Amino acid sequence: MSFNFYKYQGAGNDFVMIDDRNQTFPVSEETIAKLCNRYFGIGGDGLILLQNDAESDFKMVYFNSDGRESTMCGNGGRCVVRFAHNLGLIQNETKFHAIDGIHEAIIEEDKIHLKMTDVLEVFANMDFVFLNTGSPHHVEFVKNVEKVDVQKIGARIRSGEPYFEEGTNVNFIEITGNNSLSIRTYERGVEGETLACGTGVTAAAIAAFETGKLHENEIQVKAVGGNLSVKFERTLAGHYENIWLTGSAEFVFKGEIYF
Ligand SMILES: N[C@H](CCC[C@H](N)C(=O)O)C(=O)O
Repeated sequence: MSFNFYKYQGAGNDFVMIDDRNQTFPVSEETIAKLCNRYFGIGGDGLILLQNDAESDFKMVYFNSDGRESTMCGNGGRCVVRFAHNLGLIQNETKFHAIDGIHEAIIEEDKIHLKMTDVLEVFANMDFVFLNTGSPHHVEFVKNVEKVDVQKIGARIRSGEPYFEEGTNVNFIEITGNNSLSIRTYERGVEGETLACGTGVTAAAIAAFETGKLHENEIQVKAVGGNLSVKFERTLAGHYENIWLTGSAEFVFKGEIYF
């Protein structure tokens, strides 16, 4: 069996993309894990199926590189919008269906703006912030983000109390200015550091605002693989709405895979 695939990346978070509008892709944990494997397959932090959808322009189905279907992927969402645009399915605006609901997006030449789901609850204590931006995120503030042992500390937090098997993504952030921060992320389901994590970048910006470390509602975020920006509105009830994640999302190569 063979399938055409496309490789996309957003700020270095990379994805195997499949045009599955005919819904013939053989979904299995083993197959997807192999396709995402950087030695035995194509390589990627995740795999995304673009499928037809009755209520929107298309549907995005996201799998982590461990082969298991996951929650929302912000960089993957921006990449699937670029993919749909390159396939000629959409013009410069779109609404598509993902696991956490309908997302709007705006396509520009060099960047994609993706509207993220509302955040209705932000838990914060002295040590960390926890919130769900379409995927669960544990956020810690550090002095020097380059020096953090993301693999070791991230893995421990990801599986430790209170997250356990279901787990969480783990973000380490350093405030770098009045409206800027740097981030490194340990991603659940990749089980390692990725060069960027879109829902993590979104969580970091909101966590910095919620804890009073930043006071602007448009924040520049420097991830290892590239720069992203997040803007949002905080309501009087403490909800975060009208959240937009912006950054590049690029086609890298296409091919045919036999398996
Ligand atoms: N690994 C994440 C999903 C992908 C998140 C990340 N790639 C993003 O851009 O949001 C999880 O299992 O919660």
